[in-house]
Amino acid sequence: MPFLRNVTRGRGIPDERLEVVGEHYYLFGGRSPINDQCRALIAALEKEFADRGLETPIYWGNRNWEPYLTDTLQQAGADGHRRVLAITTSAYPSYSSCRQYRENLYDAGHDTSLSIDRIRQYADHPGFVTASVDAVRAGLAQLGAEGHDPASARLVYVTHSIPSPMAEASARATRGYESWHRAVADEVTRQVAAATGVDYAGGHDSDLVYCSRSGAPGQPWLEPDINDRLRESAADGTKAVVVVPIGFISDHMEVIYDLDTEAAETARELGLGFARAATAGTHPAFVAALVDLVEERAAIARGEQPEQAVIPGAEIGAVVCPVDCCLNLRQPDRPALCQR
Ligand SMILES: CC1=C(CCC(=O)O)c2cc3nc(cc4[nH]c(cc5[nH]c(cc1n2)c(C)c5CCC(=O)O)c(CCC(=O)O)c4C)C(CCC(=O)O)=C3C
Ligand SMILES: [Fe+2]
Repeated sequence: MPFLRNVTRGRGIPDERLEVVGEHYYLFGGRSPINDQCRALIAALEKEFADRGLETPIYWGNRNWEPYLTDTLQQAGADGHRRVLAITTSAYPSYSSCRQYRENLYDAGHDTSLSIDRIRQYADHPGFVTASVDAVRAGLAQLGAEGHDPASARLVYVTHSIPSPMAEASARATRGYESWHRAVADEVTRQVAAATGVDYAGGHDSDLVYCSRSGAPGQPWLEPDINDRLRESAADGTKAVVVVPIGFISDHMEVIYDLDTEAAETARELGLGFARAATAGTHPAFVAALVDLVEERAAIARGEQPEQAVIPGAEIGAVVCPVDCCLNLRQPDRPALCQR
């Protein structure tokens, strides 16, 4: 509960909702998997830094639990560092996935003399897509091993639902939360089709659905919910699905509870074959992509114009966000870093 209160501070989420969410954590030992995921990612990044001869140390700070970002930045300053480059564990534009991190960097950095930059929004980097393509192929293989026909499975891409006004605000200065997810989903589908020879899109848009809605029932949030879509798919004659959590970079609680527990149960009730594709986690292509993004940002800071890898037709995320990027609709004047 103290962690959940930190996450939702000032956002009017009632305690009853937090108690329900707390029960999800109790199913997994009463703690989030996220710190272990961060430790594993940092170890993989350290190895990739070492392999490339980069001697820059990596620090780790959380927004809502220990180790807190404020303490981490104090420590970095005390250790004699002057410049910090933030790698956020969130890949898309939207208030919750972009500006909120930049606000927290402002708050945590503001009594230090550190200068703080951030890598660009990166979901449409080819390395992130490669990780999802491999994960979908493994999911299809799993369905095959369980006696389903992988060629007739449906790919269901899933991300965190957000309030509709937040989604609209994300589309002012970028193509927006939904559009970024569609670009990633379409490219994953295209590459899976190229690798397997099966046209999983069949001329349709990728199936993009949402999980983890919270907020009052009357408020509009992005839909459809994954469970509703599974029911519709079963009714349409789908026999098996690969659920692809492109909205998350690792197996957070939303993935292990909302997908692996809840959506998997819905699929079981419907008699649908169900495979959950892995998140990017420490996939080598993803780890290499993050280090490429670090090197890219450093080159930009030196005044160079590095090549910026992106999937075909997608938007290159901002390293310095426009001032109206992913607006905070509740507190529009709250200061944030990495913007102009
Ligand atoms: C877009 C997005 C991401 C993905 C981008 C990113 O990764 O940043 C994300 C990640 C995460 N969200 C997390 C946890 C929670 N998010 C909540 C609530 C909310 N999330 C929202 C959005 C997002 N959230 C929103 C619009 C709310 C409503 C309240 C508010 O506007 O603040 C609540 C309150 C209870 C509830 O309402 O469910 C909890 C506990 C954890 C940790 C999980 C773990 O412990 O493994 C992670 C990684
Ligand atoms: Fe969240």
